Amino acid sequence: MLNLVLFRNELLRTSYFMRGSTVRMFSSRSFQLSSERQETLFEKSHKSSQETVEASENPTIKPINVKAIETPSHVNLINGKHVKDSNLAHHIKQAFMKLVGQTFTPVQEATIDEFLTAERGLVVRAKTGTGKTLAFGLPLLHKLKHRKHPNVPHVETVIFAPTRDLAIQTSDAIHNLMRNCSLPINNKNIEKIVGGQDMRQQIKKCTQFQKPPIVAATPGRFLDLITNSKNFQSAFTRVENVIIDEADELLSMSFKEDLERIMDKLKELNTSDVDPKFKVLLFSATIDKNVLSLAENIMGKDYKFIDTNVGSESEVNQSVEQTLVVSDSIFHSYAALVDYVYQHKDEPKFKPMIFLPNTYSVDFVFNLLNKIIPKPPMNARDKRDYVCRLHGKLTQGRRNMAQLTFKIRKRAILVCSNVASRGLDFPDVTHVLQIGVNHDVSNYTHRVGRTGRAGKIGKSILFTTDFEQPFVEKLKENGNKFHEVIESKPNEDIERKIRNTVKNEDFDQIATSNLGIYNQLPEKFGKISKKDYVKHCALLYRDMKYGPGGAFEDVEESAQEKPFLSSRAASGLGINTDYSRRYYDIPGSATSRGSSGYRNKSGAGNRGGYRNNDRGGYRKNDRGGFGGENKGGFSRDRGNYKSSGKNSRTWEERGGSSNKNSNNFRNDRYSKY
Ligand SMILES: Nc1ncnc2c1ncn2[C@@H]1O[C@H](COP(=O)(O)OP(=O)(O)OP(=O)(O)O)[C@@H](O)[C@H]1O
Repeated sequence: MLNLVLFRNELLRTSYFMRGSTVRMFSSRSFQLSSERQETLFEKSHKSSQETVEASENPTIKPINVKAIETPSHVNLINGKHVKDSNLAHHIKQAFMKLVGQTFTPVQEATIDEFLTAERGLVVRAKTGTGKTLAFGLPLLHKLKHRKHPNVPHVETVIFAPTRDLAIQTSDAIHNLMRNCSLPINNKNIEKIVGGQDMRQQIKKCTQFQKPPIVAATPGRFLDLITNSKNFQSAFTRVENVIIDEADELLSMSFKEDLERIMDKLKELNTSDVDPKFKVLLFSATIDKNVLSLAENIMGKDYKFIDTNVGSESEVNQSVEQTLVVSDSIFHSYAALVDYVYQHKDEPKFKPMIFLPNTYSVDFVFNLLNKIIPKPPMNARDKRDYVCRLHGKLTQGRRNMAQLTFKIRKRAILVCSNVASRGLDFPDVTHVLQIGVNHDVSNYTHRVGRTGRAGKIGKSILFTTDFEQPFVEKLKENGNKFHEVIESKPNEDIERKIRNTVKNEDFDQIATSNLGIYNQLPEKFGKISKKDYVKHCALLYRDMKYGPGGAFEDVEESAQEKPFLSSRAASGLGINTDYSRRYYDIPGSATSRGSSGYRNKSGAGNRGGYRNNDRGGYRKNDRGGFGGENKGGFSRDRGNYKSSGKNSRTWEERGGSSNKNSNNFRNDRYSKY
């Protein structure tokens, strides 16, 4: 039995109230707001979020020139405007009704006409799983449908996404409709300009006589090609639309520079006398001030802001019920998660996504579940793939296979890193389970949004530890309401199973991997005390190895009882202190297993200090926290540059700005994959 004891239910009422208010909110008709009203709604919809725009904070992005549009919204997607009543071309409506649905979602209803008539561009905010992809996909097809000539002499639209997987998914979703729309063009392909594929082929396909009308790209690969290939450039001189999906992510530190360079290049290639000729459309479920200021940089002050979140306290989709589980240790958090899966595995529709912060922990939990969770009755092949995993260190082939498997299965478990947190659309995901803290609140929102999509309901459970509560407070400040808060009580049976399963794991690695996660948390979560996480990561080592209850309080205690941490790693993490030595075996102390520092692993059990395969922190192939091994995140997707001459080396070899990615403990959004 899952020993979870309800200790606080204070938010239950609020949750029901919110549902009521959601229904009311969804009844208004679409209209354009006066600027006074715009300001009120703008401020209202942002005031609860420190991540989102606070107009008063930044005078350059006051909403005064931003036309907010309050959209009609619907709890149930099928209540929207009927597709037949739209102005889209007949064949497109037919294809949409055949393949997707009979009615539009609010964001589609609000965006389609605006897209077709907008002079400059749009910023669109709508909750996860509400159909943003086709909100821009449908008008793109409509424009192609009205082409007079069957040849597309230049690529008309470029769509950017932060991951290959999302670029591929977007391209497939639009292409699927495209094939059924009887478009009067010769080339009906959407070219994918993403990493892991042959660049020469990509250039060839974009520069052939029949050019692809739409290109779906990740910024890294696209930037490489548009910077280095004149041929490639020649296909992009008459771009009409640039779509930036997951705009806040693409404008975050990890992508901003690339994206700005791309936009400059596209402007240069497409500039008339004054302005670029193309429209720019930015989409996301989470919009922050970067998005609006970049929108302003690109489009001036005349862009429109379509916000389907007006009146909503949180950016999290309200069809997802959120639960918080609080444990007293990281080990108990893991145990509570495994216990939860164990208890629910027999439900016929149980299909959870489990998010972990780095590839090491994805592999760890993947192995754990594979060994501990008995497979439900199903055929042998389905049993073999019952637990799937997805992270950026897997080859693209394995990533595709994991996604396909999880997509088509009615019952399966997907253990994944942040590579799956944005945009990916798996049908019928019942639960999103997460362990621990996240590097930002918007990432939490996107992870939660993998369930409760397309009008369905879903559950989100966040497994946390006492000392991680400052992160939870941040979530609450941003309007997240937890339907239940549950105190986890240890389940000894599950804990024993976990310990038996992991006995051959590298416990040092478990501790340092977790240290890396906390060490990379942004300042705003600074209330999570360093002392707490230093101690708790070491306790995780102890709990995994010996079970809860051992002591760590004494410096003199045997080094074997403590996780090993090289002094270099400890310094890199800023924890080479006496306090840390109480919990870690850091070379330099009398009792250290690695006290002589420079010996290698073969030396009499010594795990020595500075080594290539050092288990500590900063290394190229680091197994630690957010970073090197955590390439599942949103990366600059540039690998596999195969062309000859000056381009024959990989992007990193050519000295690209990978420096910022070389820190292996970085947040996984910044990593290459
Ligand atoms: N009008 C509609 N009626 C029914 N289902 C729809 C409709 N439009 C889109 N869908 C379905 O809703 C699901 C989610 O759509 P989509 O992936 O575009 O959401 P999103 O808003 O982009 O989500 P995210 O913010 O997570 O990227 C898809 O499976 C899509 O086929």
